[in-house]
Amino acid sequence: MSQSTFRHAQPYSLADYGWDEACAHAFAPHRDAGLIPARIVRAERGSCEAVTDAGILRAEIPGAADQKNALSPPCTGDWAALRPATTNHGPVLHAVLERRTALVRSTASRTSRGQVLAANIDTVAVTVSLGTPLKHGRTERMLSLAWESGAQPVVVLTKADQCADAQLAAAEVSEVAPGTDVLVTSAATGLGLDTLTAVLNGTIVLLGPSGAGKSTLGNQLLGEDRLATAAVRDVDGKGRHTTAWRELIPLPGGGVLLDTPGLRAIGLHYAQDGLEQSFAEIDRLAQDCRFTDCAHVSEPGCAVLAAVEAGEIPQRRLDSYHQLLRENAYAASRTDARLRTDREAAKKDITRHLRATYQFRERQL
Ligand SMILES: Nc1nc2c(ncn2[C@@H]2O[C@H](COP(=O)(O)OP(=O)(O)OP(=O)(O)O)[C@@H](O)[C@H]2O)c(=O)[nH]1
Ligand SMILES: [Zn+2]
Repeated sequence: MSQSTFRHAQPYSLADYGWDEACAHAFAPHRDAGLIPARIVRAERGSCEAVTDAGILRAEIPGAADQKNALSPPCTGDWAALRPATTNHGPVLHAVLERRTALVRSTASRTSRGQVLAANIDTVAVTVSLGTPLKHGRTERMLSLAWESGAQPVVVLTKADQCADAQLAAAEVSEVAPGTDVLVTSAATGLGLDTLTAVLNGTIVLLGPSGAGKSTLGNQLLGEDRLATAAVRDVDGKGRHTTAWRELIPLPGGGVLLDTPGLRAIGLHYAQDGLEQSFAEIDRLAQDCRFTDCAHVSEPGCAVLAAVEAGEIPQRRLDSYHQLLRENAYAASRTDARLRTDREAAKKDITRHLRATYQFRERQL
């Protein structure tokens, strides 16, 4: 596709990257201070790449040496204030604006807060391939994560051309995706792509397992082959991990595609609210359980178990709910354990410090 078919002028302005009234409002004090607005494209330790009205800049992330004033690390999608370059210093990240939404993954790293994978996403497209057997548990997991982020999820069924009855599959997936549109698409035939373009809003993330067709969809939205796609490896239908793309890309039809490798394999992190939305029908029924803290396992007067009994909710759906709750509790306990270890380490440091002080004083006496 030729450049002339693009809606955007080259180079892009910040508006092409999603800058809006709310951003301008949040940024106002920084503008008065002479800082420049930017959106983080990718962040590494010590520096980041950010897009500004003057193009893409590399900015230093200060503060590693100065813990007290250290910024919380920026991530792809963050809106930021940069201190402009001077004659002897490059641009410096001064502040990260408050995040409207954030996709978070639980992590075993030192930060107890889980790793922010992407910020300020408006729409999470959960991609599900119709070319392989449906795995509802995985869809529910991704939907919980999407709801938890604060963004609006939409389920995009891909490879409809490889499925005998795509509408039936869509109906089945709709059952596990309350509050979410379920679109049927095929990159091969072009089915559903117009609807998809219309539904995707603002900053978009494509979530889904390897081989689900994310890169292919991304390329369709972009109108060109900028995302690496891979031929499916073999009969098991699993693609290889081939998406090497790591950027924030304005789409010709409006909106911005955010794609980072970290979004590939994700767990849940404190997705309690997300779970409740993702299993809205269970949450609703739970209000009729006899006990307010009913776990819907074997309690008497459990409205959820009654609904399963009556065939209104599939047993698999309840099992999936319990499974995700357990994972969530585990992630939370791991975070708590981390906090405890940190607190104990801090206490030890103080004790050591006090002991040294007393020893010093004793020597002085
Ligand atoms: N038949 C058919 N194949 C498709 C369709 N969309 C994608 N594929 C194929 O599915 C394979 C995987 O697609 P990708 O777009 O690379 O999948 P991905 O989700 O980006 O995978 P990773 O990059 O590994 O995360 C490729 O061989 C695509 O050509 C479709 O609508 N129909
Ligand atoms: Zn119950």
